[in-house]
Amino acid sequence: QLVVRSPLDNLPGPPSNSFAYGNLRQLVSPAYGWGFVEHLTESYPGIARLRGPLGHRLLYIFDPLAMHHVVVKDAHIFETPSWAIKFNRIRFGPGIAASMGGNHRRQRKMLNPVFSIAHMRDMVPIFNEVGHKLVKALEDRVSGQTGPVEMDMLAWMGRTALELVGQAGLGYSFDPLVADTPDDFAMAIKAIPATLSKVNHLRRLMPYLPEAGRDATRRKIMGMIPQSGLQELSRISGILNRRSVEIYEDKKRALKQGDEAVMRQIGEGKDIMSILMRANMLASDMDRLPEDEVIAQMSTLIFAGMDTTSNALSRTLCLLAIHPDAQEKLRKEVLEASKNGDLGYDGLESLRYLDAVCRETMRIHPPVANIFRETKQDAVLPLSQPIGGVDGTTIREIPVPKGTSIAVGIFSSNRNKALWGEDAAEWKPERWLSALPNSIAGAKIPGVYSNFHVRGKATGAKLVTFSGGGRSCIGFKFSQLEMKVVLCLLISKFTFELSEKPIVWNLSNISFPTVGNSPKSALPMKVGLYRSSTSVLDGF
Ligand code: HEM
Repeated sequence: QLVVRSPLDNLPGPPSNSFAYGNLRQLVSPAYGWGFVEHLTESYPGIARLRGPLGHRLLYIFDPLAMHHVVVKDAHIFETPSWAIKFNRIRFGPGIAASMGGNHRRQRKMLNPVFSIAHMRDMVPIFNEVGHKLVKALEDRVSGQTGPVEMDMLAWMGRTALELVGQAGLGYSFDPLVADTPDDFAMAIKAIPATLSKVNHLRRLMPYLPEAGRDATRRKIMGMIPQSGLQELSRISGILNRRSVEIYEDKKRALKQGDEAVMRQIGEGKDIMSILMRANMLASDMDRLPEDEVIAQMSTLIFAGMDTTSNALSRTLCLLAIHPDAQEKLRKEVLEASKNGDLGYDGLESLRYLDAVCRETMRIHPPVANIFRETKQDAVLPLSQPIGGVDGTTIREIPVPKGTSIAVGIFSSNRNKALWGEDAAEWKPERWLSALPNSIAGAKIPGVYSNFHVRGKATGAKLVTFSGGGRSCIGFKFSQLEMKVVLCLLISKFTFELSEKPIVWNLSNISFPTVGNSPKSALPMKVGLYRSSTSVLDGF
């Protein structure tokens, strides 16, 4: 790529200041990554040529039509990079996030119905039950105090998200949310994000690990590499894998014993894994997933579902603290709707301001800022608007050679002023309550997350936050529901304010908050008991 010229060289792009890393370090850097992606959003017309490590070409795209081709239309050409697939395989085993092509489609075919709306409806009571445990835990720490109490809300959201995905995803309780710290196993899972951020830059070396051997052997080899992050990750993945096998065997026994045994399990057989295992037993030989693939879905769900949701919830609480008027408006809506008790699926879906708050947060602060792809063969990317090339010619489509790395700029797409208007970078939930600009409704953004659906198909203004097409986030509805349940329960009981400590949001695979430059993720917030004006008067 250094010696042969390419049509990509005619695309505008920022200079690279490192041969070893190219622009990649800027793109994924926790400290200055935001500045770089903001610069790309503001200065480039939906596409920019970057440099990857060792002079490789890397295309950064947020043009809606180009994204649509990468993520939906030509997804078989723009595949998940092999380093990501191999890394996922070592971490989770041969599950959906570690499969490609026909194998991925086969797994997706079995898993899609498990995440159907009908099943998601059944999850809501489980979400409410876990949410109440969280409320009780916070209440125990706040009540009796003279004022708001400082708490690490990221830690509480992390424990809650783990318990939510544990109970509703696996039918397993990781953490009763009582003690100040969770048990060793939950702690091992919680350590994953920090461990991952230590090895982010090494993921691209995964293809060089030996192909042969079982996943467990490859995990052991990874653990022998003298790098603390990889060793820690190997240890945690091993623990997680062993516990997944135990949970699987337990479920299999219950399913064999019949309905009564299943009903005695956590989640009463309504969790994702129980539904999957039942469907798999009934599937034709051609469709049935082998046991190791079913088991691997468990660690995949935990990894994919925990950190994303906990950081998204933390970000929402943070924004509600910064915007007390929005917090009060949301509380009013929720208290009014939940007068008669917990909200079910339809009740949650009817809360328009809650939906606007979630949607706007997911727009302006997508937890996953970029996703990566790699071309398996030569391709052509059309653009929604022509752009000027470096040589002054007009470019309408871009020939992309085989082996090119692509970064899909979720952050940039969601803040694109050409689509969202001049206030694109401002958090305004109200924008979802009135007509959105025509530019956004008409854009071909690839996304399962839309404000308008016809017969289950996303048709309104779409966000690429959960990606789109055959590799979109399978848990997006699950995640939206659990977030809404937790927010409703928290906001009707507590008030949230920022503490005096400076919070920095770091760009990573999944963005996370820290206090200043501390290496430890945390979100200290002041949590108080909400007393409505009537209940205060009642006390007199
Ligand atoms: C706010 C929360 C979440 C966000 C922003 C999010 C975002 C995403 C994105 C952008 C992808 C595509 C990744 C890529 O193509 O490289 C993805 C994939 C995935 N997500 Fe999520 N996710 C969230 C929550 C969840 C939850 C709660 C679950 C499970 C319960 C989940 C399960 C998955 C799985 C299994 C995949 C891989 C799908 C496949 O490869 O076919 N996610 N997610």
